[in-house]
Amino acid sequence: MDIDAIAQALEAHSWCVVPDFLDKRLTTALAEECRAFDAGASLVPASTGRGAGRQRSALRGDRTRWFEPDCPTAAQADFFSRMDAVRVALNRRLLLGLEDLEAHYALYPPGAGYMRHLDRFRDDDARVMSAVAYLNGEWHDTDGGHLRLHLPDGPHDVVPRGGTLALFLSAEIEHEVLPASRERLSIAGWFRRR
Ligand SMILES: O=C(O)CCC(=O)C(=O)O
Ligand SMILES: [Fe+2]
Repeated sequence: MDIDAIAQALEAHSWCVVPDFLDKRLTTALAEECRAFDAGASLVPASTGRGAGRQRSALRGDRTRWFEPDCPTAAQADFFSRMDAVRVALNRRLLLGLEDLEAHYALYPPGAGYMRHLDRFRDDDARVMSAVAYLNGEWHDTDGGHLRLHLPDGPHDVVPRGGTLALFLSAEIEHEVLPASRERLSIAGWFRRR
């Protein structure tokens, strides 16, 4: 699926799933980096909300680490440049005015999930498009860990197979992460406008 086809699908449906968006080499490099951060205890239990409303969350069980856009690792720089091509295509076709991408690694231990939610903060509409890339290698339906999108015509489950990218409008599509029977790695990102 090329980048214009992605923009076209998003224009039509507000969501899109792209298998093999990241090649195997980059997926593996990012997964290794995520695991190394976790081994060095630099992934931290995720919280929800912002500012004074920020709290360690019962809604989600992942550990995360934000990317630092000013000093990305080589794998992160590669990822950002792939994502920037998507950003430019979305702006061209959908006139979304997306300016940047914030992103974090996320590691869900077995049994962890993220309850149904929207990705937009109540007090801030900067997040426009959610983008989740999976770093898991092969994945079987029976492993669980699906991203469940709650669409107008019913739920749609996305298998978090390595290299897959899921995109959806942050303010529109409620979603949840179902618990998996094995460790589940991803990069969760948000294209933002000012
Ligand atoms: O990992 C996923 O499939 C989705 C994660 C998510 O919904 C989030 O971090 O807001
Ligand atoms: Fe989310």
